[in-house]
Amino acid sequence: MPPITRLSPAAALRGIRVDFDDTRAVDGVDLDVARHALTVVVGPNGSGKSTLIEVLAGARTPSAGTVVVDARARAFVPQRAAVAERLPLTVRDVVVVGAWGRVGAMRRLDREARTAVDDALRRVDMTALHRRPFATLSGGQRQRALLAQGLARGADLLLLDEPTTALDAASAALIRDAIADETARGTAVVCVSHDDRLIAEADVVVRMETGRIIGQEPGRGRRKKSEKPRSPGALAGVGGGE
Ligand SMILES: Nc1ncnc2c1ncn2[C@@H]1O[C@H](COP(=O)(O)OP(=O)(O)OP(=O)(O)O)[C@@H](O)[C@H]1O
Repeated sequence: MPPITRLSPAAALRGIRVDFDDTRAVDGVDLDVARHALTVVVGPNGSGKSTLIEVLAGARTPSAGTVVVDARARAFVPQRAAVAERLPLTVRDVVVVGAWGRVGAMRRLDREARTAVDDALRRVDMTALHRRPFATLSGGQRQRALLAQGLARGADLLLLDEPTTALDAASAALIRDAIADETARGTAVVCVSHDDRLIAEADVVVRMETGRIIGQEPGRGRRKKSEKPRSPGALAGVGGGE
């Protein structure tokens, strides 16, 4: 596999189609996902955004097309948490699951993984609540805990479906800061979002409508223009697998 370079895309989709019975949710999508960048996917309800990010996450197999992921690790934070209400999991337990990606499932965390859990809790301002049962959290607190799970994974491809939806202004700002820190360290971050503040900070804005990408523009980004990432190169040279 060729080495990962700054300009090779972290993920590349070609001709992606996803059909649900009689609904074509995604209809022939090509997309290169840039490293060191926040890509925000926008579009009306039902335009296929969540389905597309699920394909990028490997959580949904497309009906047609190819997915090439060139990342050491990817983390996906879906819109709704698949955390069983009756399991007696604390906030910390939920975040530890993210760190298992570093040490192996059910394994004791080493010092580095414990630090990753503590850092992730701090970055989403959930340290004080780390012993709370996850099931007792509010919607916004759950969202922050799940983002911490994604951060603890240390992924270089981070996929977030509506990460600021249920959040108050201060919490949403915290999440935007965490995303900016991730892109600064080289992570390719893809968010589905309707949040104007987050969209304004995108490096790339991808517009979807009825399952298709109808536009892809550079966004304003957070950084100075001179620091903006260049668009990813052609597919050539992208290695497969994780
Ligand atoms: N599991 C499923 N079974 C059947 N149809 C589905 C399923 N998931 C999504 N769809 C359909 O696929 C289309 C795209 O849905 P998707 O959730 O990807 O859109 P979206 O752009 O993320 O919408 P929103 O902004 O409302 O979250 C919609 O018509 C939806 O009804």
